[in-house]
Amino acid sequence: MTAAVRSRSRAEIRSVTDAEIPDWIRALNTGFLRAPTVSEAEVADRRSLSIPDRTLGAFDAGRCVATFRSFPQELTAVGGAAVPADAITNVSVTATHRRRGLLSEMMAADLAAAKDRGDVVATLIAAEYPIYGRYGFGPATHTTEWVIDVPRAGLDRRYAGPDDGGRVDLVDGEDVRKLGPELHERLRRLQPGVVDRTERWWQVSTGVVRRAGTPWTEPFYAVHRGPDGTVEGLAAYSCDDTWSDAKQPLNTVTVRNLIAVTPAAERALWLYLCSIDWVTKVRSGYRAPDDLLPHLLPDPRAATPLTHADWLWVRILDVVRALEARTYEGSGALVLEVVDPAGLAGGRRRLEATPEGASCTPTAESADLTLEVAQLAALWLGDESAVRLAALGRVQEERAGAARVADALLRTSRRPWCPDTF
Ligand SMILES: CC(=O)SCCNC(=O)CCNC(=O)[C@H](O)C(C)(C)COP(=O)(O)OP(=O)(O)OC[C@H]1O[C@@H](n2cnc3c(N)ncnc32)[C@H](O)[C@@H]1OP(=O)(O)O
Repeated sequence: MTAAVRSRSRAEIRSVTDAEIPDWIRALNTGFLRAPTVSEAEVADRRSLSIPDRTLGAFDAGRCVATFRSFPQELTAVGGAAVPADAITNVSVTATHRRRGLLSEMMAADLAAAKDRGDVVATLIAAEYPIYGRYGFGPATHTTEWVIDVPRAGLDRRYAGPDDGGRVDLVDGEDVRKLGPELHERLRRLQPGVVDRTERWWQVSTGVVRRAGTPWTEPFYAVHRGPDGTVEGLAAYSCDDTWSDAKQPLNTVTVRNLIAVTPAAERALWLYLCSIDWVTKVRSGYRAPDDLLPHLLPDPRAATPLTHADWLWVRILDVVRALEARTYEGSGALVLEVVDPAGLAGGRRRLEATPEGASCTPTAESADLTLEVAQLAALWLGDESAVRLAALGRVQEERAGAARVADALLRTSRRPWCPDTF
């Protein structure tokens, strides 16, 4: 963003200059209710991280009072193709300037630029549910975190590792930086909802790059290899050091990240984590709601959900490319009237889908379904049901039964999952 915009709050919205980065960080820390101080390390970190053109601030009376940042991302669609995404983060408006339209103006500027660049979607992880629907974002993936009560899970306490020729080994951070990216690339081709990880992501997650203000404890890393030696899964986890007064070990494993490209690797890593001596609880980290984990336990009730919430929000910017990028399990046709008050992605198109490929073209035929662009985002990765949205009054059936047709085309047998936050 080059031209400055004077918002109705009289603050000036524009890209942040290098000299303004400390003020911008202070505003971000203020908006996120963290201490409003700025260290040199934080400034250096931001400098290496932020794209100047895509780092917006609002300035009033010589002070930064709002922050907004976006960066390029790739999001895996149903079927494994990656679409270019505008990832939005670091959104804050200082409480002295709230509800004067600053977020709305920064969002409008960023989404218009993303559309011009040719991004297919915009993405974000929402701090609060009610913020982003008005801008055309819909909750496209959900997440669940469980805590496993290990002694109640009914697992065989004699478990000694996989018996199918695979193995689990502990490795260190350097190995993870070598093995992890290739494994994750394979996951990206399998799992709708996954976003790409940069080299920096692996550096931060293994502690060679430390985020300013974020304490670091070295985790354990477990790698699963299949019978032929191929790396198929990776788990990073930490343990606390808790014992009861009666000298009983009560340790909790907290999973920071667990990815796997085969069910055997997924099973082996969870069974490994649930069989470590002294460990009585395993916190799963944020999984897909239909994760295998609870049902790997003889007693699934030993897995108690701690969190169940929306996770990745998607804003479709290009309906044609979004619908053509994904695959479809069945065949059929559907005319969708997409309503987009922001004028970015609205219009009537006919989707013709088969397992071999899909086309989506503008049409003058009458619509089967009318829906806002945010509802299409909730359906696009296969997570939501059009029948359910119709029952909620969020999708209008213009032809009886059209919501069922939409579900048969768009829903997927497994739910999408975004393992990362950004
Ligand atoms: C991707 C991320 O970074 S998520 C992090 C988001 N940031 C935070 O949650 C930090 C704390 N909150 C804030 O900084 C601010 O409240 C923000 C950024 C959420 C909103 O900024 P504002 O400038 O106040 O929003 P703005 O004035 O443009 O509001 C536009 C509309 O959204 C509504 N809105 C804004 N925030 C919220 C909210 N948290 N809950 C409900 N409605 C909201 C406003 O009421 C307004 O509605 P209206 O058009 O019907 O009057």
